[in-house]
Amino acid sequence: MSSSVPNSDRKIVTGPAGYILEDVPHFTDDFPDHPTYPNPLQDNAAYSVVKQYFVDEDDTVPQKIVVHPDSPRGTHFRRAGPRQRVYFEPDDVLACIVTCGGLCPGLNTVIREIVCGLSYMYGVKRILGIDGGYRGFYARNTIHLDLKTVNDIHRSGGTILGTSRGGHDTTKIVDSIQDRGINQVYIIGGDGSQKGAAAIFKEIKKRGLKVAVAGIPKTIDNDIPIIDRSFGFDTAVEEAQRAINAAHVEATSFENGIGLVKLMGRYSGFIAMYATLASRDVDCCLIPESPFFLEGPGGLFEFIDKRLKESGHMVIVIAEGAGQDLLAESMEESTTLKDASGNKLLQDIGLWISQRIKDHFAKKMTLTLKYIDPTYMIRAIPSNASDNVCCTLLAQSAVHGVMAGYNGFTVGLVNGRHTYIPFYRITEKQNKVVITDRMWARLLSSTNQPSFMKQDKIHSNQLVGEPGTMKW
Ligand SMILES: Nc1ncnc2c1ncn2[C@@H]1O[C@H](COP(=O)(O)OP(=O)(O)OP(=O)(O)O)[C@@H](O)[C@H]1O
Ligand SMILES: O=P(O)(O)OC[C@H]1O[C@](O)(CO)[C@@H](O)[C@@H]1O
Ligand SMILES: [Mg+2]
Repeated sequence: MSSSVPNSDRKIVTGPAGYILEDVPHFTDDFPDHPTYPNPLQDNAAYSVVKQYFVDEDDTVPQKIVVHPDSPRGTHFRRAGPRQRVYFEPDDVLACIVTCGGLCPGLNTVIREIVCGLSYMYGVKRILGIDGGYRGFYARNTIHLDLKTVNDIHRSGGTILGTSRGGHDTTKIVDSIQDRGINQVYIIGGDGSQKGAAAIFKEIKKRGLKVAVAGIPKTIDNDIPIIDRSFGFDTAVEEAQRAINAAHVEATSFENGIGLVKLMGRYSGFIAMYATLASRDVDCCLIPESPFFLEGPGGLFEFIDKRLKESGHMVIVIAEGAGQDLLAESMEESTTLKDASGNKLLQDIGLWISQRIKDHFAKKMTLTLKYIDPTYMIRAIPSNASDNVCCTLLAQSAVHGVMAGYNGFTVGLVNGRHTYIPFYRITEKQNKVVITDRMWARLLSSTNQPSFMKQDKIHSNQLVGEPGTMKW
């Protein structure tokens, strides 16, 4: 027996042995008599032969898969995929796609696969692209999208639709959706964009519109919680290897050579951590979640000195958000600059730390430091094979969910299964590397770098967070 806990914003279903389903809204919540139609996939030559092609209504995916014999069953999310009945007739659909926030490898692949999914699987013909992010809803003309226009776009980096930060005016956006008669909205973007999607969904619900809103998470930083990872991350880690290799070549070619590579990661150091683990040439990885200091016993300078004496060269990878506290302390005036979306604008930690290392060792030894900043090169490229698969499955899952009447969800991979996650779970916090997790210990064991921390700090509440969601 399961029971539903009514809550205006949340659909929580509970069951025996501590089973919890954090469900997503559905058209029938507000429109119980909404007509349904047989899923056209039933007649699709590719799918009609597949056994159990449709997802069972009761299929859910557990958030935690490491359990003990007496563990409660815990939180689950609704499994993504096609349902027997759909809530849209193909000819009635007017879908739109928008890309928001920073670039990420794979954006064009997701756009392409939403268009292909809607067209091939559900026979939808009317699809619009929103030009230049959220503000494009009210400030620009729309872009016509069809199978022909998206055919080759996955080969290019960036987004054919353009993107932007800021400009989220909920009223104007929903006015535009209403005026144009759009009834499916696909929003591809990071944590900020998903907050924007939640605001749009709330306004649509308030106005009583029959419009579905689905989010597709875009994050090379891997800063979105709950999900295993999203598209672009794998490509970013792979591309970072080229910069790390160059840093290694430079470092090994000079006496006391140091190659320093700055990678993206404003608040979360996943790219730096995985690029380090992938490379094997990195001697030290610095991320925002792991504080460090420069001078004195146990500090970075002492470690550099030791490593140079041992091997004559060194490669350091630093995430852009690492050491910002040190940089701020050293500046006479504090800066609180933000971008148009309200994200803090960071100072260049790579340049700053390069200078500090050079200054520190200037009188002690001959040292050559080469600073490589490949950050934008890493996110402006097309997605690799693994991310292309990721993009395709996310796009198809989003389309299936919307056609099946689900609404107000972000599609995401949870423990290897595609799920529909309510917006509030996606937007409530950021995913970060938890340095008391096994993965950070694996990194420290791989580089053999010190933790740059004192034991009492490691066990303080500030650092012991929930386990990160990277599950490799
Ligand atoms: N709390 C919010 N409410 C409504 N809209 C928001 C909110 N936060 C951000 N947005 C809007 O979402 C869009 C993208 O946000 P942002 O620039 O933070 O990028 P993002 O989606 O987090 O992607 P990334 O940080 O990975 O580049 C912007 O247009 C911004 O105005
Ligand atoms: O310079 P922009 O476009 O604001 O983007 C920089 C940010 O975008 C990201 O790539 C994604 O959030 C961050 O890693 C980075 O800090
Ligand atoms: Mg963001």
